[in-house]
Amino acid sequence: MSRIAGKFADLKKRSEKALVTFITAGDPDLAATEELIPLLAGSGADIIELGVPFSDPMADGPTIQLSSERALAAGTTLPKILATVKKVRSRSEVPLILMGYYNPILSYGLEAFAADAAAAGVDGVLLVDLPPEEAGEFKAAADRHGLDLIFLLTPTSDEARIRTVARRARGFVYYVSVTGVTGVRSSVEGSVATRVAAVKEKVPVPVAVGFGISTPEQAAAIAETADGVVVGSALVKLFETKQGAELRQELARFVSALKRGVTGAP
Ligand SMILES: O=P(O)(O)OC[C@@H](O)[C@@H](O)c1c[nH]c2ccccc12
Repeated sequence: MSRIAGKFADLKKRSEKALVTFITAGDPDLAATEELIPLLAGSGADIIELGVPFSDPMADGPTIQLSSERALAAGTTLPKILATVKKVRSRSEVPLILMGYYNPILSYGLEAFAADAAAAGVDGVLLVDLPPEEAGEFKAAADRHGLDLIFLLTPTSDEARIRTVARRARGFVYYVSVTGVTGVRSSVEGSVATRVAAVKEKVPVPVAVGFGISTPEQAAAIAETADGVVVGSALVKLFETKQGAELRQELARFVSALKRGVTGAP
């Protein structure tokens, strides 16, 4: 069982929901990322998404676009990210998902990337611009190396897409709560719960919901239906004004509050 499936199974036993946090690998640099992964996990993050910075992050709002620019300016590359994951694995078992776009993986080589990512200790990969219908080749490589390929569903996903994802899903399915790009939103649409419940009926793996979630209250509302809640931009925003110990303190406090929201703790 992958670390991701194991984590969801553990949480289910405790009737808990997963908090999934996103940060960009290499923002402000990879030394920080190496420190932040255990910190986020220790503060309540059950699964961590590591963004692979890309020059054309079309699915990302301004917060994560700026974060990618900072990471690229710091010289972050995919091989260096994998080396960082390998180092973190000597002290953290937190499930890790590389989030990114298909081009950098294609130029790395699908088989080589799957082998190197798995060897480094990556558990899952989510490629934003690789729809399941076109993911066959990479999914075969990911399956060979025990990587969970995470698929996205959105409010506009039709029945055929949901069926395809249901057949191929491993780890969990990422349900994007609103159409549009990542970024904090004042209120997460009420109809999300209905749509998530409908998706949960049709897919054999847990469903985590992301996009726009920025407060423990919003996280708690989503956690009533979803198996997991994803928070990215609201955390990444902190990197714009804080560094070092102050950033670590703020992240720890915020992630703990989000986890309390997700578990319904007071
Ligand atoms: O940033 P938000 O609105 O909290 O949403 C999470 C999102 O950032 C993270 O899961 C993510 C980062 N880049 C993505 C691209 C596509 C889908 C999801 C993502």
